[in-house]
Amino acid sequence: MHKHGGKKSKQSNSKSSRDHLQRTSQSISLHGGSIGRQPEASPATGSTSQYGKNSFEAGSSSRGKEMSRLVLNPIKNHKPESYEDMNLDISSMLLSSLEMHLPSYMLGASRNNKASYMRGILQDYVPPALRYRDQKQKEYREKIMSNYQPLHQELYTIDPVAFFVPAFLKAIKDNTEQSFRSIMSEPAPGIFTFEMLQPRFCELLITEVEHFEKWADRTKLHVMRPNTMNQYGAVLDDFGLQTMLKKLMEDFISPLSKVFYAEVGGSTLDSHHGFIVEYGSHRDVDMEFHVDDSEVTLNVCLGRQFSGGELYFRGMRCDKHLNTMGHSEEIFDYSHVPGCAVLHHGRHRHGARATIAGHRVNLLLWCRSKHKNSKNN
Ligand SMILES: O=C(O)CCC(=O)C(=O)O
Ligand SMILES: [Fe+2]
Repeated sequence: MHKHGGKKSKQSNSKSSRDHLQRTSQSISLHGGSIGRQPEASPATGSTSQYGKNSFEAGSSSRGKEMSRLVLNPIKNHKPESYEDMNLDISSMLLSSLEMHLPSYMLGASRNNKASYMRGILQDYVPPALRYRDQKQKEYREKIMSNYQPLHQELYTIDPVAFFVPAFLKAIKDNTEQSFRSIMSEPAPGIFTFEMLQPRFCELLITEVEHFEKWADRTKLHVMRPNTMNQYGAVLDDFGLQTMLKKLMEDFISPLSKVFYAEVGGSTLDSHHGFIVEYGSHRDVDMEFHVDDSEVTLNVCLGRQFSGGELYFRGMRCDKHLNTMGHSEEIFDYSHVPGCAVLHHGRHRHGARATIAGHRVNLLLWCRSKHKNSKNN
C-alpha cells in the first residue's frame, strides 16, 4: 500500500507548507497500483494479497526508512523508464540510472511507484537533492504569488458564517465533546462524518481552483500536484490559501482533534498540507489504498455531481504494520456528499474508488503535529 505523502512533504513542512509528499509516496504496492481494489476482497477469505505477502512497504520517511533499500548488484540488462515528463524534484536521469538497483520485486511496479520509492531513498541520503527541491518549490510559490490574481478574494480570509453551516459553527463555539457529538456521527471507530461547508463556499473554492488551473495553463506554469498519487488537483497552500487553511485547522479542526485524536497528536496540531483532489473524465479516476502523511485528515467533498468515488477504510495501523491483514470489522465504506466532511486519523488505511461519472472535487487538509506521541509512530 501507499504511504500517501513522503519525505518531501515532511521536510519541507518545517520550511514551507508543501509538506505533502513527505510521508506519502513511500509505501508501495507490488502490483503496480491496483491495490486500491484489493481491499474489496473479503478479509475473511484470508487472502494474503490484501495486505500480506504480496505487498511490501518501502519508505524513506523517518517512519519507514528501514524498509527501503537498493541492491548492490545492478540488473544490468534492465531497461529503465524515462521519468522526464514527471516534473519531479530529483533528476530524471538519476532515477533512470538508479532503477537497475531496485530490489527485483520493485522492478515490475508502476513508474509512479518506482519513482516514489527511489525518490524517498534519495531524499534521505542526498542533501543537495533536498535543497534543490526546496529551492524549486520556493521559486514555484514565489512565481505564483507575484503573478496570480485570485478570482474570489473572500476565500482567502476565514469568514465563519459564510464558510460553515450553522450547526457546525455552533458546535465548535460550544466546544464540548457533547456539542461535537451532537453534529457528528462515528460510523466506525475513529472516523467522524458531519455536515460542514456551505454550498456557496464549495462552489467558490472549486471555481477558484479552476481559475488557478486556467491561469497556470495560460502562463505555461507546470502545476505541482498534491503528491505522486495525483495527476490532477492542486495544492491550495501554493496559491495563497495557506493562511486561511492554517486558521481553519487551528480554530475549527484542532478543537475536534483535541477531543477525538489526542493520543495521536490531535492536541498539538501545528502544520498542515491543504489541497484539492479531482476525479472524473480527464482527471484522476481513483485513489490507491494508502495512509496519509498526517496525524489527522479532514476530507470534505465540495461537489459537484458524480457517481462512485466512495472512500473505503480498512483499519488503523502503525507504520510497522501498514500491510497487515484487515479484519471484517474494520471494513467501512463511505459515499461522499457535497458539503460533508470525513475526519480520520492519517494512519487509518483508506482509498477512494473510481468516480465513474461526473466530476468529484474534494478538499483535503492533512493536519500534522511535531509532538505526536511516539508510541503511535
Ligand atoms: O478522494 C478522496 O476522497 C480521498 C483522497 C485521499 O485520501 C487523499 O488525498 O489523501
Ligand atoms: Fe488519503
